[in-house]
Amino acid sequence: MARLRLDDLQLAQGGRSVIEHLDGAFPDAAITALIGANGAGKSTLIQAIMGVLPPVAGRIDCQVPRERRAWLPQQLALDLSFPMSVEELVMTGCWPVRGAFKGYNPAHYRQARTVMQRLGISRLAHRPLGELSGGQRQRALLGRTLMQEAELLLLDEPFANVDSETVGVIAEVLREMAAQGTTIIVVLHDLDQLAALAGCVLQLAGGHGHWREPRELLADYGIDAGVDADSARASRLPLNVSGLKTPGAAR
Ligand SMILES: Nc1ncnc2c1ncn2[C@@H]1O[C@H](COP(=O)(O)OP(=O)(O)OP(=O)(O)O)[C@@H](O)[C@H]1O
Repeated sequence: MARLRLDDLQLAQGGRSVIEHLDGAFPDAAITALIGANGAGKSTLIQAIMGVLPPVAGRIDCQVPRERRAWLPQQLALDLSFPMSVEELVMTGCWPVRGAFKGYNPAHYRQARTVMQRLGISRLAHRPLGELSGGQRQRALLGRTLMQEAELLLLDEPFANVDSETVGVIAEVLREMAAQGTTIIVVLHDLDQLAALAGCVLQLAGGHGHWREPRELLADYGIDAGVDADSARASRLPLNVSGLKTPGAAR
């Protein structure tokens, strides 16, 4: 049985209903794309899964222990001006399991070095976060979740404002994490990334959720994922009503 299941879930923000009667299971060891137009409730659902927004009704059944759940918010929501280096940020991934004030042992430092190497940020280890580019910051934040050995990872638009090399590195790490057993939910607005990453899609619209096969969703946009993957790569802004970048639009 899947480790993360939703049962007749209803969520609200500021007293207004955002999502109603949402059922379903996120597949284990796979990447699910969470899609929908601005305001459809993607962040709301993520907040509820992370346990910071209580449901109005229904329930979220999550078998992953809290210390193994990680959340990578939108970059804009983060204040990274506090004085902390890349290595220090990555090391904080130990906190949920170990506690914030227990200190680190040599094995933790070795693990952090391995994580930074995997993400191509070893040379930035002692650089303050405030001096990083968007892509470098995103790699460091993902490094924190690797250090945490997250079994459930939620990412809110992880590819926004990052360079194409970083997109490739992050996508590769996410695929590896899923292959190793992590349940991953990623908010996406780009059909290219959806085609490349997602094994499953949850589409939010009009207060309801629809579970979709990626191939079926791509077909709605005239893309045959099996035959013409390049056409998915041509899919860019602007956002349409479903919140996805439409095929054939200008880059
Ligand atoms: N703290 C809040 N108080 C009141 N209403 C809120 C709050 N946060 C979100 N909302 C409202 O809840 C609805 C869902 O917002 P949410 O941020 O979940 O959408 P989203 O799909 O993540 O949008 P986006 O793609 O723009 O990030 C919106 O109508 C939004 O205005």
